Formats: sequence, C-alpha cells, structure tokens
Amino acid sequence: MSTGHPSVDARAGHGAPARLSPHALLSPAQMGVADRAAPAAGVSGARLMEAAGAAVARAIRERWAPTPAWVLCGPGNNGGDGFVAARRLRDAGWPVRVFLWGERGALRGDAARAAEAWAGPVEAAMPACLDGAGLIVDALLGAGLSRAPAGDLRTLIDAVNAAVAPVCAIDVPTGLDGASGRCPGAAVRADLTVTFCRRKPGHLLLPGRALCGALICADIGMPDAALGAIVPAAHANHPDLWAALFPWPRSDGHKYRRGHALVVGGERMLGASRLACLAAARIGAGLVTLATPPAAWAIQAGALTSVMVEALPPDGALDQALADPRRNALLIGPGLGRAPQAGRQVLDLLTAGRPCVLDADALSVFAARPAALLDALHGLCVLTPHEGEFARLFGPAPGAGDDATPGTEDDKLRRARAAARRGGAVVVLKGADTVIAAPDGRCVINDNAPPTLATAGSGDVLAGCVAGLLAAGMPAFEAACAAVWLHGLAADRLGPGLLAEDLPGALPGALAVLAGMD
Ligand SMILES: NC(=O)C1=CN([C@@H]2O[C@H](COP(=O)(O)OP(=O)(O)OC[C@H]3O[C@@H](n4cnc5c(N)ncnc54)[C@H](O)[C@@H]3O)[C@@H](O)[C@H]2O)[C@@H](O)CC1
Ligand SMILES: Nc1ncnc2c1ncn2[C@@H]1O[C@H](COP(=O)(O)OP(=O)(O)O)[C@@H](O)[C@H]1O
Ligand SMILES: [K+]
Repeated sequence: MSTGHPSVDARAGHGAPARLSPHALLSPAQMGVADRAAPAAGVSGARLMEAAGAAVARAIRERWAPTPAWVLCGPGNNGGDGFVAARRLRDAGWPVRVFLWGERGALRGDAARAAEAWAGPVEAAMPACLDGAGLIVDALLGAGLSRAPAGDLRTLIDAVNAAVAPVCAIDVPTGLDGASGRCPGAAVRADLTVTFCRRKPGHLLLPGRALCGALICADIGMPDAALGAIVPAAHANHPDLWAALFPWPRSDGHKYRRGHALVVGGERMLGASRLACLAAARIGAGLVTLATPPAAWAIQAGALTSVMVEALPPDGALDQALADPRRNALLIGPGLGRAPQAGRQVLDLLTAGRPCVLDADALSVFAARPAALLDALHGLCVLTPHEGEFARLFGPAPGAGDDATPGTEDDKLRRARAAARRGGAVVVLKGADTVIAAPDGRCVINDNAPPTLATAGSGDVLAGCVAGLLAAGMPAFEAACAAVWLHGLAADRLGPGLLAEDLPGALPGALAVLAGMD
C-alpha cells in the first residue's frame, strides 16, 4: 500500500508535485481552487469539462443499455458537463434531449462553449419535460450550490424524484451540499453519481451518501500541481492511511510482546465486556484480562476460556489490576453500569497514563460533570461515543442542520474535531458514517459499515477492537481508524442476520483481507 499517514499527505518539498492521496476528500470550495489553478498547470477548464462530460457518458453507457436520456442542465459549469455528456451520448447513438434550467444567454465561459458544441435543440426545463425519459441526467447544480433550492428549481427536483426513470447525477445530486452531506431544502435522489478528481465529504456523510446512489470518482486529468496547496478537509477511511502501522504478529514475538489488554467490567450486562474481550484478543492483543466485580466473577470465568478473569475488590479499586505495567492498554465502559464507583474507576484508569479506550457508560457516567472527564483525558485515549453519548459530554447536535448555509463544514466533522481538540484525545463519533478525529485536526470518515451493525453489542466489539490494537502497539488515531474499518468489513462479510457475538469470529476473515492488500 502506497501513501502514508493522513496527516502527511506526502507533499514533497522539491521536484514534481506530490500526488494528493486518492482518499483525500476535498470540499467544493477546494475543488474550485483546483479548477482555477488547473490552466496555469497546463490543463484548461474546457479540457477538464470535456473529460468530465465524457466520464459521465462512459459511466452511463457501462451501467445502462441505450434508452432515451433526458439531460437537465443548470446555469453553471455543472450544466456545462451536462452538455458535454449529452453530446457524447448522442454520438454513441442514444436518443438524447437537453433541457436548460435558466436562460441560454446567461451561460458563461466553458459552459457556454459546451452548449454551443451541442448541435441539437435546447428546451426549457420544467417538470412536465420528464415524461418519456428512460434516464435522467442531473446536471442542474453541482459544487456551486449556494443556497437552499427554492421555487421552480425545487419543483423540478421534486419532479425528478417522482419520475420512474433512473437518475445519474453529475458531481453531486442537485441540492446536496458537497461540503457537509446536508441538503438545505430539497435534493435529487440519484441511482448513480459521477464525481471528478477526488470525492467530497458530502459523498460519504449522511444523508448525502444515500442520495448519491452508487458513486464513481473519475480521473479527468486534473494536474497534481493544481492540487498541491490543498490540505484536504478529511480522508475516507482506507488501509492506505494506517496499514504501515498495523501490528501484525512477528515471528520473533511472544504473547507479551503482542500486548496485554485489561478490560474493566461491571456487575450487569456481563455479555458486553465479554464481547469487548473477545474482540481485543481476536484483533491482536497477546493477552486479555477481564477485571470484574466479585459478584460477577464466577459467571464471567465460566463463560470465557482464553481470556483471563480476575475479581476486583468489593470497592472496585483498580490499583492491583493496574500494578502490572505489562497491561499496556485499558478499556472501560461496555457493561460498566453507572454505579457511583464507575466514575472513580474511569479516572483511576486515566491516571495510569496508558493507552485507554472509554466507551458507553464510562462516558455517560460523566453526563452531569463532563469537564471532570475531559480535563483528565490524555493523548493516548480513544473515546467511542455514539451520538447520544457524545451529546452527554459535548452538548446536543444543533438540529438537523437543514437550514445551514451550503459550503460550511459538516456538523459531524466539525463536532468530532472540536471534541477531539477539547479532550486532547481521539474521538470516534459512531454511526453509519463514523467520523474519527484526532486532537491535531486529522479527520477520517468511514463508509464501509453495513446497517446490520445497528444491533446490540456491536459497539462493545468495536471498543474491544480499538483496545486490542492499542495493546498490540498501534498509535491511538491509527488504531481507531483500523478498528472501525475491520469492524465494518467483518460485519459486511457476515451479511444479514449478524449478531454482535458473531463479529469477533469474523475478524480473522477481515484480517486476512487486510493482509492480502499488502
Ligand atoms: N472540479 C472539477 O474537477 C471540475 C468541475 N466541473 C464542474 O463544475 C461544477 C461547478 O461549477 P459552478 O461553480 O459553475 O457551479 P454550478 O454549476 O453548480 O452552479 C453555479 C450556479 O448556480 C447558481 N446557484 C447555486 N445555488 C443555487 C440555488 N439554490 N438556486 C438557484 N441557483 C443557484 C449560482 O448562482 C451559479 O450561477 C462542478 O460541480 C462540476 O460539475 C467540470 O466542469 C470540470 C472539472
Ligand atoms: N445504520 C448503521 N450503519 C452502519 N453502522 C452502524 C449503523 N448503526 C450503527 N452502526 C455501528 O454499529 C456500532 C453500534 O455501536 P453502539 O451504538 O455503541 O451499540 P451498542 O451499545 O449496542 O454496542 C457502531 O460501530 C456504529 O458505528
Ligand atoms: K448535479
């Protein structure tokens, strides 16, 4: 695997411009910067537009048999791409009609020239024009979305969504804010979206990801030099970002060298800590110990085999459990409960200064005094909240964000980044579009998790995965990214019907895929 670390983004100091990671996500504004820089780097806007429209036509022809393609063009360069795609499809023998939303005379620059190169008629775009379409190409608005669609544009979007024909969106489905994944108003629901050069955060974040349908990112010959000065908004999670640091077992290793994870469990919901223990062991820790309240010892010891189980003293004090410094990664939260001693246990673990995962109740127990937790965190900590737990520590998410101005950073990226900075720790803000943020601003969006993960206990498994990788020596941010990716892949391989207890057993298969990617 090629590129290194998300923060590095391999930018050479001299010689040819380094290549921006293919996993970099650029905001629409950043893409605009690249567009404007391209001519000076030797590639004209017209050439990019021709390549973009050609890529759309190619993607359509690969996916659909010839059918009447109705192309809806807007007033900017997205519309220009639509004119090119229309010409290319017609040249390939497809029946094509072009409908313009806006005045022909208002088209400018490359878009105006692309319209001129379209030899056929240009009709007015209106809802009734969609009758008879076998395929709708949405070239109304792309990166230029500047406000919520309203009036006749909104009516047109509604008509596209009501039509039976499939929809191919150019760059982004019209109405989707590529920076954030939000739809400030109405948005087209596409079956296929063809974007260019690099993806945008809004292609991965919800609800945007769902509106895109299948996503293709086409190479349109954007010169590396035009991308050179851009620091990506975020990265899509991929092994390229962290595989070089993955702690594979070594032939000269022994179990202690692979690390010893200590999991602190509670008195009820005993399965949660067991799931975490099994995941930590499966993903790579050499040893795992579950420290449990005395009342639960017999049950836990009876239910676990390779995982060691030891009883804590009745007051829950952790000094004995922490006495062995080889216990180099700590996990608390799954099945912990919210008894008064839970908060103290969390703070005691943090005082140990070792790599540490805080999940579930270890977070919720601080709902009434979040600063007590946040001030105690350190750079080796990983927090794995779902939205509810996150809100308890960092405050509620501001509405659904529907009225937010397009182009502003996504709420989920911003919130995860701010939380990581506030806590000085890695934050994994879970969900179908899990965001992993580091205190230094690095941010990764995960998109491989299937919805079957929405089942009780899957978060406990994830927390165990992170702890296992920390024990095996992976740095916190990379361990979090790797755990989230492997967790998603393991679930995907299991398919429908998965239970959380299936996930640890599916990790070897996911690890084999990762090993095969080298
Ligand atoms: N980045 C790239 O690599 C390339 C981008 N190209 C295309 O260029 C597009 C961006 O072009 P533009 O910047 O011209 O942007 P758009 O074509 O998305 O739209 C800009 C126009 O829409 C208007 N507008 C925005 N929101 C509106 C709303 N809610 N209601 C009514 N009007 C609204 C704006 O005032 C402006 O006139 C990309 O999406 C892509 O399709 C390609 O042509 C070539 C290469
Ligand atoms: N719709 C979904 N699509 C993909 N992944 C999901 C979805 N819903 C939840 N997940 C993932 O499943 C896990 C659930 O964790 P959590 O909410 O803590 O559950 P629990 O407390 O039951 O273990 C997280 O990793 C989350 O990202
Ligand atoms: K579009």
